[in-house]
Amino acid sequence: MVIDINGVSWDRGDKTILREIDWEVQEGEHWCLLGLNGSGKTTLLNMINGYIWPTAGQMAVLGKKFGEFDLRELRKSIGWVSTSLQQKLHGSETAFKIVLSGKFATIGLYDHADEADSQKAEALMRSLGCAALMQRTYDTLSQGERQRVLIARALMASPKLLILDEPCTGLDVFAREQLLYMISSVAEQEQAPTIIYVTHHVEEILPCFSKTLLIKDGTVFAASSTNDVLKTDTMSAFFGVPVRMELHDGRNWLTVKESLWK
Ligand SMILES: Nc1ncnc2c1ncn2[C@@H]1O[C@H](COP(=O)(O)OP(=O)(O)OP(=O)(O)O)[C@@H](O)[C@H]1O
Repeated sequence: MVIDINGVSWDRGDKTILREIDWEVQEGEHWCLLGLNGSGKTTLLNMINGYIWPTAGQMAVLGKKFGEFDLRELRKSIGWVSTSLQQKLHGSETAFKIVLSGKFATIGLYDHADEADSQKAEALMRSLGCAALMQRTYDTLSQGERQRVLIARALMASPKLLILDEPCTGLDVFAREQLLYMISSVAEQEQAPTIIYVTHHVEEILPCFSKTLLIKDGTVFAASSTNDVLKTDTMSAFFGVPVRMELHDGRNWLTVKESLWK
């Protein structure tokens, strides 16, 4: 099992931020994690990456039970693309070196890369449609280009689990669709890692994310197949407002019912 979370809670002072979370992710599945601001998504990801520990319950990631192994080793098997990673990168590095540094899962370390590493970095950049950006410095890239570079970087270490934390934030609709297309092509590769795609936006859930976890106020609201979860009734209850869900070309689109404004 890739992620096995059993009755996990996380308290901070007198506040319970995550409450009795159960979540199982099996090999070969790709999940979407959907929740509003402050619902507990980042806290859950911090836990999966071993940056915080459950206050109660048990969990194992990639078969490793917390408390019984070296977390730094586990993190090498997890690629995590997030806004906080973007802030840690050196903007004056070339996109190519940033991708290469992903092999070591460290920032700015690429001195020991060999020819095979360079070829892999180039191939990943090509498959993510950003080979033309290799010699550009990171701070000259657009947000959509940066996300592709960061996904290529995460794939350099051949992770077993790839977490994409709101990758479409700040993208216009065309850049978003291009990035989503790239992500679905990564998901369809033979040796693809298990992908966890985190978002606030239902329309970003691609058909390759066949499972969806809804998280609300620190608890699991639903965890099932995407098409079962993204139903009008479930989503209206989840958001606490009447919404309408419609399926077009394998993607689910949400509209807020007009009655809300009357
Ligand atoms: N270290 C902490 N101490 C106290 N409260 C915390 C801590 N970390 C998170 N929280 C609170 O826990 C709740 C969940 O936060 P979290 O960042 O996990 O939400 P999120 O779903 O990732 O939100 P967003 O979509 O806005 O990033 C929030 O109310 C937040 O203020």
